[in-house]
Amino acid sequence: MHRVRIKICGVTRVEDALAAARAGVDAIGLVFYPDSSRVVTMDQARAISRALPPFVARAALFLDASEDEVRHVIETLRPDVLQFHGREAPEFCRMFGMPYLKSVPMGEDDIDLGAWAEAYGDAQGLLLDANRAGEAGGRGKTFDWQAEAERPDLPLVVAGGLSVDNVAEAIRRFTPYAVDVSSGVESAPGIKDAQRMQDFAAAVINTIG
Ligand SMILES: O=C(O)c1ccccc1N[C@@H]1O[C@H](COP(=O)(O)O)[C@@H](O)[C@H]1O
Repeated sequence: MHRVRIKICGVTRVEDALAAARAGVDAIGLVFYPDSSRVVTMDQARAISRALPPFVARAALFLDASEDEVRHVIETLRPDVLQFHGREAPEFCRMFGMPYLKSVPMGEDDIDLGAWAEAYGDAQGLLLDANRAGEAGGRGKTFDWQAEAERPDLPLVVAGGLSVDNVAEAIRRFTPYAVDVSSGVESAPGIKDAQRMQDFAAAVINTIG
């Protein structure tokens, strides 16, 4: 059994990135979706990036951004991984030649994870989120964890409405590669709470999947 990796998404402040690193997380996410309350400017993203200690990965999150927007972030920030949350086609996701995660809209009926894994076979993993296709996430909403889901042949990242109260159950249900949380460790949108991040990380570390 591997250690379940932890990603904290929607970091907007240097102090929150440092608190996340102290909590022992593996990655943070920077949101480049303009309509998000957690969107970061390039200056914010650069400051957060520079402040992070080694070995904390940075994911750049997009929702149906243009090719130019994605390229601009890649060239300016050099993120470690791209995270696509919209209706991006496989060809779009792979055109940047970078590791990427593809979010799966688990809020839709009858999602076939096997088909998603086949379509996005070169993704580093599939991120299960509670949204419907094209809808923004980050709203603390869970999807139906009881629905029958085929186990795909790709690492799974579970997201959507996770918190210290339910992350252990999510790990037991999905045995994911990683968990991703945003609003469940916030005191306000885009403002992370150091204690909540610590508690969340402790809950993950103390859970056997
Ligand atoms: O956080 C956002 O504003 C956001 C915008 C557009 C797409 C995804 C977004 N957030 C991601 O949604 C999931 C779940 O978040 P939560 O824990 O339920 O708040 C997570 O991957 C966020 O990074």
